[in-house]
Amino acid sequence: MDSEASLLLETVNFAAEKHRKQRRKDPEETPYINHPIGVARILSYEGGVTDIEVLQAALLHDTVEDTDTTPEELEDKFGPIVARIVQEVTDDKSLPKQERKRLQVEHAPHCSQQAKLVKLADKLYNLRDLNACTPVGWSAERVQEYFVWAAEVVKSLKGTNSALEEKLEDQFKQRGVQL
Ligand SMILES: Nc1nc2c(ncn2[C@@H]2O[C@H](COP(=O)(O)OP(=O)(O)O)[C@@H](OP(=O)(O)OP(=O)(O)O)[C@H]2O)c(=O)[nH]1
Ligand SMILES: [Mn+2]
Repeated sequence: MDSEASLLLETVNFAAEKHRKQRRKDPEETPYINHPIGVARILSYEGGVTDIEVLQAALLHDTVEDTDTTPEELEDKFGPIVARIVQEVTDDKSLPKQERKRLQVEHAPHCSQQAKLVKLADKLYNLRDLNACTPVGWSAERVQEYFVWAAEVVKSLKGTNSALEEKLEDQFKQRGVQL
């Protein structure tokens, strides 16, 4: 088997073990791992991305933020580039939520191209999810606020990948949010 396929299997297996106890916030409690797999699949299948390190970072993108995974662990196992991309898309959970959200908008333009790709695909997945069903406990206002905030982040990522940006625009249109 080709070594990139084998590396992707190693990476998806690592992410699945790390996220094994987590569920999405939808009423069906979908396994959390569906999200990172879906983000990597958006990059490959819809964004035409072939950079293996970007696809690995997509699979791992929520491990440091949402599990006991450390940046050192990622660096040891997957190397400095993958670890750095994941770090770039990791929110500091010790900060208040409003501050975390503000920092995403502020930091987006300064991220590497690789991190920008992961951020675009992450937002596309989450917006499609929101257009498909509302997370448990979210009001319609909270959903709309997420769209408005995500549009600010995506505006800061303009010029990264036109296919993904067009698909994001479709999602915003459904909510009457202008990019
Ligand atoms: N739309 C949707 N999102 C869900 C669901 N289950 C879990 N999430 C996650 O919730 C996060 C968005 O919810 P928020 O309330 O804004 O953020 P928070 O969890 O970090 O506090 C996303 O995190 P993230 O991937 O880290 O991205 P980001 O939004 O923080 O950039 C998303 O992956 C679901 O069923 N639908
Ligand atoms: Mn995510």
